[in-house]
Amino acid sequence: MANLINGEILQLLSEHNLLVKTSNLDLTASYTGITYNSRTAESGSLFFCKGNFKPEYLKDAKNHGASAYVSEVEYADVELPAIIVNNVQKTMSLISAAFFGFPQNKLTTIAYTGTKGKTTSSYFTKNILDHQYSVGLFSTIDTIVGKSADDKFKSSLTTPESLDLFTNMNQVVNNGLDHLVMEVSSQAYKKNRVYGLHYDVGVFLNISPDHIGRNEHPTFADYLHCKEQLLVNSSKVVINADGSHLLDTYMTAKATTQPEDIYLFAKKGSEQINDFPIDFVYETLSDTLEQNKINLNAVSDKANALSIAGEYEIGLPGDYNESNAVATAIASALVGATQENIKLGLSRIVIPGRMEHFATKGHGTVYVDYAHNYASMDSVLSFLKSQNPDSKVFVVTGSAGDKGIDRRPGLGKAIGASADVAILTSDDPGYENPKDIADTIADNINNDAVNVRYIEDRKEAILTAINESNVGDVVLIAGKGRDPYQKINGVDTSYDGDAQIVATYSKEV
Ligand SMILES: CC(=O)N[C@H]1[C@@H](OP(=O)(O)OP(=O)(O)OC[C@H]2O[C@@H](n3ccc(=O)[nH]c3=O)[C@H](O)[C@@H]2O)O[C@H](CO)[C@@H](O)[C@@H]1O[C@H](C)C(=O)N[C@@H](C)C(=O)N[C@H](CCC(=O)O)C(=O)O
Ligand SMILES: Nc1ncnc2c1ncn2[C@@H]1O[C@H](COP(=O)(O)OP(=O)(O)OP(=O)(O)O)[C@@H](O)[C@H]1O
Repeated sequence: MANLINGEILQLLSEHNLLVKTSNLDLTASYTGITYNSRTAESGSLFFCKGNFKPEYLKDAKNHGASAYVSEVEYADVELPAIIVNNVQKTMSLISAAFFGFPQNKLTTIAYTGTKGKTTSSYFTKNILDHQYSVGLFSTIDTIVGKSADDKFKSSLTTPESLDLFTNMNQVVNNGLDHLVMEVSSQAYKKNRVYGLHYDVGVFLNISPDHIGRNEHPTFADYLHCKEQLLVNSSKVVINADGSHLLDTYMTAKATTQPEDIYLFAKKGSEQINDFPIDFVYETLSDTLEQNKINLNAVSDKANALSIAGEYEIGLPGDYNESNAVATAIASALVGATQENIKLGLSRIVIPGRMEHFATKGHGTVYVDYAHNYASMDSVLSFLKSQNPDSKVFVVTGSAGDKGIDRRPGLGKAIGASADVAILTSDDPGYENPKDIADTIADNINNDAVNVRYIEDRKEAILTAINESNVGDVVLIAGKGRDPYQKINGVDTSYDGDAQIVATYSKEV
């Protein structure tokens, strides 16, 4: 069982300039558990006071048997030994890693950040590495900590709270896995969920405005800063040179990583090829709904040394998936994947709710996808329209309530540019009226040729779009993938899931 002594904790916190003072602390005392939830505190555990905290939680933790607490403020009326720190989130991350014996050091870790493509790239990577290694996965969709069915569960956050993250990582190690692929959200850095965590390979996929607003990032600069933390916390770095803010991200990477360990890739014809030390250049060989194929060229010595130049089939349609696939190929090669396994892993893949396609007999082909902001909706719709210039592109979408308000105009803009029919509907409306959200999207579809309607019930909206489509049309159901719930008025209300609804209905029609 894990065990951690106060003396070790204080030394660790002092090294990181986090310790303010202690109160009634026995340096030789140790803990048999750690928790940030009073309801799960047990005898002999160390309790963290964090977030929207109320003092009664500490009393509750004590009643449940907690033997000390860590906090940014002292609660004098609760008689418990205390470790007072200047940042409880950073402290919790460090102590969690230490409590489990720094499990990251027993794993080869690959981390992805980016506004779009984290989940896709993580699944690609696991699919490749599974041919050679035993691989864990921390993704927005699933968390996989071992090989048995019980070791796979739905994730509640893209990157979990540090204590949960290191708990899961410890499971990965205990279950005998040797590699871990994970998504790192900007919130993870903002909230210090991954403070002190260093990755073997860190991949920066792209950045565009998103997650800016109440409860997330105050500004784009803050969002970029948070995402860039991955670059200075990775031994080797892969950067998509076609993403915006390349100078910024490259210089950030160079601050801590020597250029020899930074791998840049770009698409053939990219303007960045003349200005940056590009290592890989890829070109599209085939870019249809039926076949997505690229050629990857190594254009530097260190790129050549990875021996991955060649042609690759990508099992997911969409030109934007090419950059995800190239990033994945390089990252996988950096941790030892063979070219043969990279080819296999990229070509044979289904990712839950990411461009899952369903044929119908008498109507259009249906795609269920997770696009829910301008960058992703524009990428997917413009790709689908380019493939179907003479037939109709239907889209069914909404936008989440209580957050990401700036996403709504962007969705309208993308729909106006590439869709023929838009059925606006509910997507996790939260405490907002989904009709108001839909109205904002509709107001930004500046194209009278688009047939726009509102059907509040999401399942009805999906079935209507499919029924109205003809053979040859495409129907994009965007934004929820396989999410089995709708967030309504603070409650996760049960919902069949877009892919599940389409899978059943497409067989009937
Ligand atoms: C803003 C933020 O980071 N919030 C997260 C944070 O909330 P919090 O610390 O304020 O927790 P809280 O639920 O208000 O409760 C306060 C504390 O009291 C404790 N408590 C509470 C009740 C009780 O009886 N006893 C008790 O001890 C709780 O365990 C908690 O430690 O810690 C919680 C887990 O402890 C998270 O669930 C929660 O994520 C919120 C719900 C969330 O949705 N965050 C989103 C924005 C997010 O992080 N998204 C990113 C993806 C977006 C991106 O790409 O950037 C992600 O990584 O998923
Ligand atoms: N590289 C990319 N550029 C633009 N759009 C993309 C890219 N990759 C994927 N997408 C689109 O974005 C959607 C979400 O992709 P994915 O889940 O891989 O990204 P993510 O970074 O994990 O997103 P989120 O933070 O929203 O969970 C996909 O369903 C697709 O529509």
